[in-house]
Amino acid sequence: MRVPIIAGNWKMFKTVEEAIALVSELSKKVQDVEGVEIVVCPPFTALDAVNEVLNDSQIVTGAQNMFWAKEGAYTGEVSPVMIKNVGCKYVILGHSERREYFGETDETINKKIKSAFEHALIPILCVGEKLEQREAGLTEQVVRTQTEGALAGIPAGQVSQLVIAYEPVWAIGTGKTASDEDAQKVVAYIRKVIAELYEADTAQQVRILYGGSVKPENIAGLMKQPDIDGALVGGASLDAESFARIVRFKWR
Ligand SMILES: O=C(CO)COP(=O)(O)O
Repeated sequence: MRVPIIAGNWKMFKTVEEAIALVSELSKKVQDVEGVEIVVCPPFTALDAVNEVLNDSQIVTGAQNMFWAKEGAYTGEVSPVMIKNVGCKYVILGHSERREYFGETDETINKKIKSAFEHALIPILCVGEKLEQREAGLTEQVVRTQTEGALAGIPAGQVSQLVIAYEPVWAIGTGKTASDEDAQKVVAYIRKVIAELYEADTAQQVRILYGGSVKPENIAGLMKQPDIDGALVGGASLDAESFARIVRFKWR
């Protein structure tokens, strides 16, 4: 049985004070929720303060990126040891914005995934096609290449703990959500790819989320899909009320 996850990716939003205010409000709104793992991913600068506030809450944290080396002369980078040290459980890797604006490739993402597991962090690997790729009928090929590339050389024991977020690039921040059926189809395909690379058992353990304009209004339809194990939420995670409504929907 896969425990569902609702994760908020705050992207480059919130100062330390704003982050503290958001999680303080959120933790009150979701304190009685059971049966779903709640994750927030603030910017690096707020991780320590947020973890402090969430100390005895059920909400856990993730970072939005990391470098693969444990330490070294890498100006501007943040290491897995540092993320772990401030109390993170998860790390988002390979988000489409990192691929698009910061030159991340399947190869660098693969190095980061290996390093995350080595440092006992659970990666939330993001995959997804761009609009022109969808229109050209390349969606399955794109998510297969991204999944295979990211997981090269990763043993089954680690993959079974992995979280994947299927985020069609054209649905991110646009208000356009993939239809429930389209999202289910691609998520099931990603699971099939993992079953081919490993075994059906491993694939059944991987939690696969949907991301892209998830809102309180569309979470129910997505969560009804058999292969969708939760959501990676951008914009709607920046407001305690809307994120709490997404978290609370199914478990109310
Ligand atoms: O990129 C996303 C989450 O990682 C999705 O962002 P939005 O929910 O704002 O579309």
